[in-house]
Amino acid sequence: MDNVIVCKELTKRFGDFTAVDKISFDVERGEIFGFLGANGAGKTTAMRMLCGLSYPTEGEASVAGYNVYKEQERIKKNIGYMSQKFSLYENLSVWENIEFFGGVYGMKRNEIKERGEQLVATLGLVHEAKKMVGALPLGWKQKLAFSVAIFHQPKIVFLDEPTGGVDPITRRQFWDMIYEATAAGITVFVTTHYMDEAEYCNRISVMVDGKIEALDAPAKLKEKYDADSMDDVFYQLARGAKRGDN
Ligand SMILES: Nc1ncnc2c1ncn2[C@@H]1O[C@H](COP(=O)(O)OP(=O)(O)OP(=O)(O)O)[C@@H](O)[C@H]1O
Repeated sequence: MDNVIVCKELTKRFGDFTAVDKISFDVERGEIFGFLGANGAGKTTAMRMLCGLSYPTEGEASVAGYNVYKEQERIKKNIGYMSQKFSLYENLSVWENIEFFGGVYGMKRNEIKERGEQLVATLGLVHEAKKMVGALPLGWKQKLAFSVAIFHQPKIVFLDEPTGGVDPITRRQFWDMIYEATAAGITVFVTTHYMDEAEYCNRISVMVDGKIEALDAPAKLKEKYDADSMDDVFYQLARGAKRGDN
């Protein structure tokens, strides 16, 4: 099997508080892996370790074949990352953002120009290319941020609540872009609080108080928890959580 993420008993402690507690899972190439959990469950902390942004306290993990302790820089080059909180520079234009992130990811100038032009055409943003990103509607910012995160054709893209605050139709369009990326072989690791989105994932893990309490395909989880919806599965798992605001 071709696993792009391998994670064994990965743990992160802050002092004597265990934010992520021995989580283990594998993610296959081309898979859409949903990483669910209530507020404070430990999702962002786990994702930061996998993206090479913070060192684990214990356990093992490799991402795109690189070790999270020893090869953080290689991991960063081989992944894309999009977070609701930080993705694009609002006071740079659409085109300047494309140039900036292409440069950060080490793409060549002519490649940025050629593929950037294709990108703005595909997104229907040709006339907006010189506009400040801050002036675009949120849904367009998210689509552009995702496109920029996979512009350098990474093996895997990490999406941290990528569709927060937009309507279901715009979310659905965003997910069409995710499907296109996976068809091109990119693996998607996504956190979300929207249960309709959880249904779009191939497999889902549900974190409760730092631990992975369930991991399977949405249909299998619904069967196991005798639930009609992922909402119900999530509620059954997360209602006992001590952290967060449940
Ligand atoms: N640098 C830190 N120092 C101390 N505690 C931290 C630190 N970072 C996170 N935590 C704690 O670790 C726990 C997990 O936080 P984390 O942000 O990973 O949760 P999350 O599942 O991503 O939540 P959300 O959905 O709200 O983003 C929380 O209790 C948080 O307060």
